[in-house]
Amino acid sequence: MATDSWALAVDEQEAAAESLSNLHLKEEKIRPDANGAVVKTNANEEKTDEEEKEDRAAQSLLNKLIRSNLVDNTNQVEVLQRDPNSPLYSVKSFEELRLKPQLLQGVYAMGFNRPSKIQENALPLMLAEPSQNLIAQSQSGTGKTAAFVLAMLSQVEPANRYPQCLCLSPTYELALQTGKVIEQMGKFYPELKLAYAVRGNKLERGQKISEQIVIGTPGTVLDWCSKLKFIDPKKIKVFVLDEADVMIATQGHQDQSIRIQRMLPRNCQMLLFSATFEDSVWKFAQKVVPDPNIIKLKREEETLDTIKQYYVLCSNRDEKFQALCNLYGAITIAQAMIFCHTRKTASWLAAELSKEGHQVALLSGEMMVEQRAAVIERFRKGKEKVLVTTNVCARGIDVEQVSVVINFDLPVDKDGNPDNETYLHRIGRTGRFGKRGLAVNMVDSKHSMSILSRIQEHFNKKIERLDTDDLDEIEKIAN
Ligand SMILES: Nc1ncnc2c1ncn2[C@@H]1O[C@H](COP(=O)(O)OP(=O)(O)OP(=O)(O)O)[C@@H](O)[C@H]1O
Repeated sequence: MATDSWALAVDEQEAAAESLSNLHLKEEKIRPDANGAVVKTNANEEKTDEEEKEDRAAQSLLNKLIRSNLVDNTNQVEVLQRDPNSPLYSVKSFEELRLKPQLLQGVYAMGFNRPSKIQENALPLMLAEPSQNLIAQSQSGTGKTAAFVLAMLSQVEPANRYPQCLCLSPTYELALQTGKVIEQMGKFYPELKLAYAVRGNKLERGQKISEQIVIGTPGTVLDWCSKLKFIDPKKIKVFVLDEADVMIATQGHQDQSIRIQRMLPRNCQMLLFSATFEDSVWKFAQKVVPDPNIIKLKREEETLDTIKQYYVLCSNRDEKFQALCNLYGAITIAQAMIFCHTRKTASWLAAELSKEGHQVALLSGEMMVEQRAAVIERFRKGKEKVLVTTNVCARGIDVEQVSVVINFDLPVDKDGNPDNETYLHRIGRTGRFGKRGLAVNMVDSKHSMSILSRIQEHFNKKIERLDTDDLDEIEKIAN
């Protein structure tokens, strides 16, 4: 028991160290020492929180970099109109929107055949005359960015050489991603120009910006609008606040956004987008978007109904590895994701699996977001058959095409309690769209057995024991 709790403490410390060094955005600020330990002073704890928040921006960027399609969602869109008596429009095709031909061409060139679920309602609302304000929430990947980019491009007058659309993003990297979508969708508008209001983009004093669309982070946009006067905020027609949930998690961004919003003309269209809608986001949204229409698309429910769940009892790491090899020896596994608690275990496991002849990809905490995206991309293309990753690193990643998930270590939160949400997200996605998924949990201590029991209780689903030395039994689970 004493050994268990000691092992847990070491693991937790490592995981904490990882969640810190994970973040290249603030890398220089705090780092674990040479032993991977984090020194906990009050000041550092505060920073840890900050870093944790900034991790949301990194996760959001990672999701954008690895995504190539819309995320499926069969839920109904909920629309709350400002004027409940006005008819509610929804469109099933882009033609119905009567877009300018160059823009429709841009949309089709991007390979979009029809509006996504959220776009069906959001687009007619955003393009209506007179202009209407909108607060929209739907999970990442459902087409929000494409929607507001289309709204900005529809309203911009390319002949007018001054900023008319202003879009706020939480980070420089996220601003660049949105900028790319603007460039792609607006590619048949050669006269249309885009400026990035981000730190490091220095302009000469007294200069006025001629680009029609400005995208940037709140601090720099505020400077450009007020102190430096590069932008005349009174000429802005469309104001977009993207990733509001990430925005409010970053210190100072909320106030800066509100100050920018106050400089805009009253009839400027205000649009706010968020992947989540907790109370704090909602309060902020109401402050920056007066008289809003509201559109919400609930997250698709993940269930464990179509997933076969097992656990394997082992007494240490080597036995877990042996059990994994037995599994691989007995059944055909096209592609699997394996989750470990610490970076050290993940690296060790990846090396051992490689020695066994597997093609292994490793997603590790010290990688930059772009490097992680490249690893996931290769795995998606099937270049590697096994992806070994740590819990922290894989948070929020979609594993849709993978039908086998191995929890080499069970997911636990900062306090060592079962992380049910992560368990569901990780495993729930393997059994989507009628596919049958397989999840195997490795259990190697009383502590992890108790975590497993609590996970079972939480979902009210039995996780069967699997004896990986019994080949017949393993073969059975594959059928
Ligand atoms: N109508 C559409 N048809 C096909 N693909 C689309 C459509 N709209 C968007 N996409 C694509 O789907 C993916 C997700 O879209 P988008 O980035 O707009 O979602 P999002 O909700 O803004 O996600 P995030 O919150 O992560 O920014 C992108 O690859 C985008 O090109």
